[in-house]
Amino acid sequence: MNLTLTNLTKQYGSFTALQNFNYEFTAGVYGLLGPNGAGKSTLMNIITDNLKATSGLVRFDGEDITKMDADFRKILGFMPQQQGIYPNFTLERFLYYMAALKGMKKADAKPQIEKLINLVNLQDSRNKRLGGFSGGMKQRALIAQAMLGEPKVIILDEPTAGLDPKERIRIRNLVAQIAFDKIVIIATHVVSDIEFIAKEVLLMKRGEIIDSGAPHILCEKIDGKVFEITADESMLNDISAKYKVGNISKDEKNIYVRVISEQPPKDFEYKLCKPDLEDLYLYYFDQGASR
Ligand SMILES: Nc1ncnc2c1ncn2[C@@H]1O[C@H](COP(=O)(O)OP(=O)(O)OP(=O)(O)O)[C@@H](O)[C@H]1O
Repeated sequence: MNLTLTNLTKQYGSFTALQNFNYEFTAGVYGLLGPNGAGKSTLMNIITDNLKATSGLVRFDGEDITKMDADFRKILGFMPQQQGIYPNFTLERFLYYMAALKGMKKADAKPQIEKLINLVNLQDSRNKRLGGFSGGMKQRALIAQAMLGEPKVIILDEPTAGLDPKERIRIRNLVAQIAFDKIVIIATHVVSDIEFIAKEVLLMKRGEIIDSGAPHILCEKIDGKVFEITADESMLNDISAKYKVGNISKDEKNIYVRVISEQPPKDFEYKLCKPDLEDLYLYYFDQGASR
């Protein structure tokens, strides 16, 4: 099973939002990581056939998805960004409604809906209106609808937007559970959403892939460039003027400042650190990622 993007380009007037994008996805979780405006939503909308590319092709197992039309929709699950959710629908009604939109028969939908309500752990809320759901419950309801019809390709656009850390972990674990034997693509600017579950990460900037690969391989590229400086408060301005600054932590005695630098920060007391994806994000995007 593969989903292949070939020379995908999208222009909004004279503005190029996606530039000659090429990639092959096979079963597993992929993280599409980039700052606001990188083109993630544009790409997601083209892959889901909700937006027409200016040029290029998206193929599923060799077939052009725009020609597959309804057949592609059957194998696709999509959780769009900030989707309006029907506030007066109960969860159960919402799922039956979404199943009908996917062309599923009620009898086929029923066992799946039962299974999905359990999977997203909303058994107690099945007859409650979505309007009264918390942010995390809404996101879980949206993941459940994306799973209807047992899709082979699942696209999640910012699945943890607006959630607290506990809810984010819950969503992340859920994604890891559903990913078996499917292509799951998650667009996010939250590194921790994908750090431990993504088979490959695509780093996007201004509509282009600037790097991609398994997280640990990507991180190896900045081996020797991540340091922790032991500092006191008076040094902070100096440190941030000289280096890209990541996490700052503190104990009773010192402040510890994680920095990215081509050269060791010899004018300070420092130790070398093992790079993680958060560091890589900072390295490429000059700004901290959301946690
Ligand atoms: N309909 C449109 N018309 C004109 N420009 C657009 C349109 N949609 C998106 N853009 C521009 O294209 C670029 C990419 O937008 P896109 O929403 O794909 O980025 P993103 O990485 O998903 O960002 P975010 O995380 O903010 O959603 C942005 O500069 C945006 O302003």
